[in-house]
Order: sequence, then structure tokens, then C-alpha cells
Amino acid sequence: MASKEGLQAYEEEKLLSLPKERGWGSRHLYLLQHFWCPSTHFQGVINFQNHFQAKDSDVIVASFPKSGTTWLKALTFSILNRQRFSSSHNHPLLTSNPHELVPFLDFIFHGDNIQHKLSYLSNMTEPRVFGTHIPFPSLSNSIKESNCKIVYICRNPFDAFVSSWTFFNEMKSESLHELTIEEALEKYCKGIVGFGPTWEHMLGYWEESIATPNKVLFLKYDELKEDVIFYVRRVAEFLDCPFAEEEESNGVIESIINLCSFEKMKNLEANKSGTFDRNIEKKYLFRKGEIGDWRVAVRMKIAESDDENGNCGLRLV
Ligand SMILES: Nc1ncnc2c1ncn2[C@@H]1O[C@H](COP(=O)(O)OS(=O)(=O)O)[C@@H](OP(=O)(O)O)[C@H]1O
Repeated sequence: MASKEGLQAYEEEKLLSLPKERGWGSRHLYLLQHFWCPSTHFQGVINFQNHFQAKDSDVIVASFPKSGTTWLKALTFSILNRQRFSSSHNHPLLTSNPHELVPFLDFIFHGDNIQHKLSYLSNMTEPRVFGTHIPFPSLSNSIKESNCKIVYICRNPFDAFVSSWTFFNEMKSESLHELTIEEALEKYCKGIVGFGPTWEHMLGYWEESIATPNKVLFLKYDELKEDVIFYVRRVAEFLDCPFAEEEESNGVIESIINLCSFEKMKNLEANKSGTFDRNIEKKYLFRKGEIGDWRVAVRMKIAESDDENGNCGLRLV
């Protein structure tokens, strides 16, 4: 299996020595440096750690999966590039998915030809914006040592869990086994999920945001949804490109928010079809975008498990 995913001999050896579990979105999860690395990402993560050179002007959008990564990538890209692109027409986000404009560092280095990738990266327009799901302690040293900035987003874990479970069930290829929601929840609570455990992931970035507040900005999906104007201003200030009074009065913040809104992005042709990275269908990235959707999943589960006498057989929650 490992060789099928294009690993070099030394990586294969390393991989075989690690604790292993069955995965959800990937065939296996490997316990690498205290986090569960999906087998699909193993080579990309190792190569990223060994080769990526951060620039001081880089911006990294970091997140636990299904916590609002796509949204924060779109907002960060728009905030940083607002002088280059008008939000109302000809904006790259109207024709490209946020993951195509803001690539995942964990995936860029997947496959061979590292030199080609490095030269592509060094020629990218600055400021370069990247995404990552890798926990803070496992980021490359050059990210930690440079002056680049990290914007992190987390989400109520109940919602992130339901979002992940639905996503992986929709995405599931025939080679992957099915997980019931109960099995998936048990694994999630034990931290056995890609880039998990969740709490350690959040804690790593949280502690860093306290220790170095100019380096890491810690955001929560739920708060961002509730006051997006406040947080768009906050991100711009953190990235040293605050909105000028004239921009404020010209409605630049509102146009960025509208461009990146769930409804706008979900309905764009660019996000309705096609795939990115490892054949992820773009349409599955936009589901409901709500706070508290986990309650719906619980209600459905209760209804499903009510017996014919009306007794609730659910013990899951
Ligand atoms: N623009 C915008 N605004 C608000 N919410 C949005 C937006 N885009 C995506 N979403 C919702 O985010 C959830 C997907 O999370 P991620 O983007 O982190 O997924 S991924 O890790 O990059 O695969 C997923 O949440 P659920 O709807 O609860 O499944 C998406 O619907």
C-alpha cells in the first residue's frame, strides 16, 4: 500500500515502524510525531517538513479539518489581495476554488520532483498564502523561525465532527470501508482522525497565539460567523494591512464578506464541479455552513433509534 502512494524506501521504512489505524478519508492513519497522519498525506508532510522554506511575507491558514478552512482561505486571500483584484468582477475567487488559490502545504510536496515544486513555490506572487492541517509542533522549522504569520481557525468539535463524517461518507471511494456515525464518533473522541487529536491541535495553536500574538491569530468559526465584519478587520490588522478609512467607507469589507460568503461560494460554477488535490470534489466543501448542525444529526439518530413503543434506544449522546 505504501509504495502505491509513491513513497521512497526510507519513508516506507519509517512508515512501517509507526502505530497504524484504519482511516476514514484515507485507507490508514499513522501516528507521526504525536498526530494521526492520513496515509494519503504522509509523503507530502515529510517532504514539506524537510524542504519548505518560509518567507517572512508568507501567510499560513492553519486549521483542523472541517473547521472553516475554505472560508478562511477565501477571506485571507481577498484581504491580502484587495489592491490587485476588485471584489465585484474579475476576482480569481469567482473562477477558482479557495483551495486552488491557497494550496495546502501538506499536499504540495506529495509525489516526486521536489526541485520543480520548490522552484514553483519560489516564483509565486508575494505574499504567498498557504493552508495546512498540520499541528503546530510539526510545522517546518522555517515557518516557526521566520516572521511569517499564521491565522488559525477552529470550530465547535461537535459540528466539525458531523461535517467530517458527512464529508467522508460522500467522498468515500470504494476502497475505503464504511463507518457508522457511532464508530466514527468513538474514533473522533479518541483523537483517531486525520491530523487529530482535535484538542491537542487546538491547544498547540492556542498556546502559540498566547506566547507570540504577532505570529499566530486564533479564530473560532462560530465567532467568525456571528461577527464577520469585526474578524475581517481583525485579520487585516494582524496581517499588517488594516483597512483605510476610505476603504471602510467604500464598503470594501462588505464586498469581501459577500464574495466569500457561503451562499455566494456554494453557487459559483467554479465550486459546483471538478476536483482538487487528491480528487476531492469541490461541491462537497459547501454543505450547510451553520452553527449547531450537530443537533440535527443527534435528532435524526434519536428518531432512527426510537423503538416501536416510542422508547428512545439512543445511548450515543
Ligand atoms: N464560505 C463559507 N462560509 C461558512 N462556512 C463555510 C464556507 N465554505 C465552507 N463552509 C463550511 O465549512 C465546512 C468545511 O470545512 P473546511 O473548509 O475546513 O473543510 S476542509 O478541511 O478544507 O476540507 C463545511 O461545514 P458543514 O456545512 O457544517 O459541513 C462547509 O459547509
